[in-house]
Amino acid sequence: MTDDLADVRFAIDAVDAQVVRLLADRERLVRRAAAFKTDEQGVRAPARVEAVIGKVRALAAGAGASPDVVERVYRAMIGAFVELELAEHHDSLKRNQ
Ligand SMILES: C=C(O[C@@H]1C=C(C(=O)O)C=C[C@H]1O)C(=O)O
Repeated sequence: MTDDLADVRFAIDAVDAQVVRLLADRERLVRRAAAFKTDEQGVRAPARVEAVIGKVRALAAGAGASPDVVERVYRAMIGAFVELELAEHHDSLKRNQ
């Protein structure tokens, strides 16, 4: 098969559409998890973060992806979700004042 940069980018765009759909699924679940939490330590859940990282590094190795890249992407993504959870908790605490 011969392809050029435009073909590869077209394929990347299709993967991105899938990734964003999966991120939306994940965000909905993270919001559900957040509803169980009562404090910042619970939101951050560092032990759970490390368990997720260990799991996705192993999945990456089995899937032909770089475990280091997957770990960096996951740490950035989880950091963003934690900020989202903290902002929601902050808002709900304010509403209940
Ligand atoms: C979703 C949770 O909250 C946070 C977000 C996590 C994630 O995005 O995987 C994991 C742990 C927490 O930092 C959870 O505690 O499971």
